[in-house]
Amino acid sequence: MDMFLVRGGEQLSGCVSVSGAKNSALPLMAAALACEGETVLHSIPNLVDVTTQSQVLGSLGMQVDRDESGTLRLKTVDETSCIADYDLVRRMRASVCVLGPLLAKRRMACVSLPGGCNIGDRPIDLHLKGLSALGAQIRVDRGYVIARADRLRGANIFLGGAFGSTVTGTCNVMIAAALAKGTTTIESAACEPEVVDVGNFLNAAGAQIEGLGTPFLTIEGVEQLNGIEHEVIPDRIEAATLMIAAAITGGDVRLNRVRPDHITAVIEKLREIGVTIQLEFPDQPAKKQSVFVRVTQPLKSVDCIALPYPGIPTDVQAQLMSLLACVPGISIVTDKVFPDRFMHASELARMGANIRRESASAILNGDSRLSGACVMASDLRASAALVLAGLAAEGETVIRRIYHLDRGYEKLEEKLIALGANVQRVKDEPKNMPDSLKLTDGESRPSYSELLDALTGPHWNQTTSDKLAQPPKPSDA
Ligand SMILES: CC(=O)N[C@H]1[C@@H](OP(=O)(O)OP(=O)(O)OC[C@H]2O[C@@H](n3ccc(=O)[nH]c3=O)[C@H](O)[C@@H]2O)O[C@H](CO)[C@@H](O)[C@@H]1O
Ligand SMILES: C=C(OP(=O)(O)O)C(=O)O
Repeated sequence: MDMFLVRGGEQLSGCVSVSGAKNSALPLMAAALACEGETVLHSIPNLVDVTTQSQVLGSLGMQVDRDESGTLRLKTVDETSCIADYDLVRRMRASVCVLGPLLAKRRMACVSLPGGCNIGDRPIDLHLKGLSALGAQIRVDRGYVIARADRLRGANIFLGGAFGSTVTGTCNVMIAAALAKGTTTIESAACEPEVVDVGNFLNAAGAQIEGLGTPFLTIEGVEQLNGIEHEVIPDRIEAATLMIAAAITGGDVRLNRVRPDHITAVIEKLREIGVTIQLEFPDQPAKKQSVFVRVTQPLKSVDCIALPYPGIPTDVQAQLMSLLACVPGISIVTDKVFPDRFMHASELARMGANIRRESASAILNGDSRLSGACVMASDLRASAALVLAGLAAEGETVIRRIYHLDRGYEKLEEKLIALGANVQRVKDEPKNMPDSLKLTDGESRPSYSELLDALTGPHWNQTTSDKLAQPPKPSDA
């Protein structure tokens, strides 16, 4: 397993380009299953999740070829398999997006319940509700969704859940409805740019979808969708992560290939914190747009709430927490999409962040400087948050289990290094790890529960904080 060594303290400066959006690319690849002929997708990021989705599609009879420039060519060569196996589907969330196209095109599907980041409850009841409304018969058996249908029929579907709509669920139902007989309406559809990207792709392939980007979609079913060429939108989560990297290091960074209109809420929040952000060519296509991020004044604490689009994305919540952990004063960060998505809190605490959990919120006191520590990445955005914290911390941070990051960020360390960061990937830890950094389960390091207890429990006292401040003795390393 790879890990990162991050030496904090460098102010980032320079220019990098944002990759294509993971959360568009993956459902777009699934949508190709619903098309006749060849689908060509440009700007597909080189990610572990893209490889996994290619394997899922390969197991369903698609030929998937990728070239060096990030173009993916997808074509169905065998329609006999309808089984998406647990071993692949468990690795990520978007693999469940094959369910809708399989039902619409092949009339049957056997798809494992999906995996993805461990960020709280992630049911797929809304996906199944939508597909059932279109006429599919569905049951869940031994961890698989087993579904059959005659030709799907249009229906009026309400896709709202307790925490808003569903992004991949809207994609699944929208792809299926595009090939259903008659009209489908989806109320409480997700409005995220990635859903719009998938809808635009389907329309270009021959679908008739109206209302994209709003919570109310009307879909006139068509007989056939035909493969087309499509350019994936820039990754708004990567853009936001790099903007926060610039802010947390007091840097001066230019990002190319961004869609600022997809991250308005993040830009506004960073401006409220005191970060200077300038947009260049906001009326041009994404390829020509740039965002400049620089810090020219002391930053201020703020409160922020992660919400469905157009709110602050839950996928940026962890990274914002790293920034606010370094900004003097009290900030409250709330996640209304995944109320338990705070695995990073305990690892940030390991680096000296003062964080307290209160149901769906974290309360941060950013008055103390972060210090490098050995931390563990628990999910994709938590990994990014720890890298950002490491950039700002004093000394060296070791981030283990960086495979989470590789699922969803294309060459993040190369981009950060290009901006002047001191980040090093160590392959196959602990084999190649410098002796000085080798970890043991030594008693002298405070445990996770001790740290959390120390931060949140009623018995905050000097003895515990002294213990936390002490580096492990050489004999314990
Ligand atoms: C591959 C991909 O695009 N992943 C993104 C997608 O995940 P994903 O599509 O899984 O997230 P959803 O939009 O479905 O989930 C949003 C909320 O709805 C709930 N819910 C969802 C489906 C369902 O059937 N029932 C239900 O109750 C979830 O528990 C969650 O509280 O959107 C999330 C929210 O923006 C992002 O964090 C993920 O990065
Ligand atoms: C949660 C994420 O991904 P997934 O839905 O694939 O787990 C993410 O991209 O932040």
